[in-house]
Amino acid sequence: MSKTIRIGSRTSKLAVAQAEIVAATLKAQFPDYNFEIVTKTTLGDNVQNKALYSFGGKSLWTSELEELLVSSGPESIDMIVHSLKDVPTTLPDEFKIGAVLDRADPRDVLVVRSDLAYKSLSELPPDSVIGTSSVRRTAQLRRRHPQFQFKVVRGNINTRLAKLEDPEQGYTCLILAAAGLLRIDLGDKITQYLSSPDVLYAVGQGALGVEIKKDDEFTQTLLDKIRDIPTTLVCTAERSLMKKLEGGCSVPLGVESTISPDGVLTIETCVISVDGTEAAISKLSRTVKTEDEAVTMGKDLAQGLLSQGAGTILEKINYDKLSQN
Ligand SMILES: NCc1[nH]cc(CCC(=O)O)c1CC(=O)O
Repeated sequence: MSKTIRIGSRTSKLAVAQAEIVAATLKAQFPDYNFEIVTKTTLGDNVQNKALYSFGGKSLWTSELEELLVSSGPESIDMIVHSLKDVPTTLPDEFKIGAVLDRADPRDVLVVRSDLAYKSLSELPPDSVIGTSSVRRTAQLRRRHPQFQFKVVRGNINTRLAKLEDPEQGYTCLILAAAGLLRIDLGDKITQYLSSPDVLYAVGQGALGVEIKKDDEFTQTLLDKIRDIPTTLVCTAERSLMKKLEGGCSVPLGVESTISPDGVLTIETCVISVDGTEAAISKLSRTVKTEDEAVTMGKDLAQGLLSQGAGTILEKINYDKLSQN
């Protein structure tokens, strides 16, 4: 019987679609192996109103799957597929990101309620209600479009879209990641793609990250065949930038990155105050060939943001977060 590799995933439609991408990519390289997807509900799927990135010191989205990664029982798995943007910059000591795969469209998009004819942010009436729970999205939009209202919306993509279409809820539109919609065949919901200077996307958005045990050399050799090197360099720089700014709290950081075929990496990044009035913006362009160079570029971008006042903006955001809890 041929060897079976077990791929862990959360249960949402998007998570399973992403695990299937990794399974298919691996199968193309290793046709003699079987790849099986194992789904598991995580605390994050059930708790929808807590701080989204951490709960009792553990990652809300990954702990249950990480338990299967270290387990030696019949339930054990070999890897976990994540949206890279949901993976904390610091993982528990026994795990690592074994590979980052090719990135889908990383941009955020506008999804307007289907019975409304508006095609873009600039067409929306002034009192429009924008559904998002992301500080990054809200702060950037408030800066450019102070006339809009913002209302929190939670749940997975399908839940959010259902809330948008329910007139009782009062949303005019949502801001979502293009990649999530495209991967579950809901690209036709997209009304407008957003980019700088309206909305810069989240670190790692659109890329898939595969988590494995640090000492699992076998699975690492499989992943070495499917990693995308340019995406790895871009996302390494973005994650280094975020890590440098974090100090234990998630930060509402926007990025927009491109890498040319000859390795010139360009990253624009911003941190905006929640009310949209203060902004720190930094942009760098340099040749990056190694992960170490990507890490350095991320740190330099963080330094650029800090010299623009990002530290004060972030302190204020973290203070507000603490006083809400
Ligand atoms: N916050 C949840 C989340 N995590 C990853 C994606 C989309 C896929 C991706 O960004 O890779 C989404 C939905 C969204 O933000 O619209």
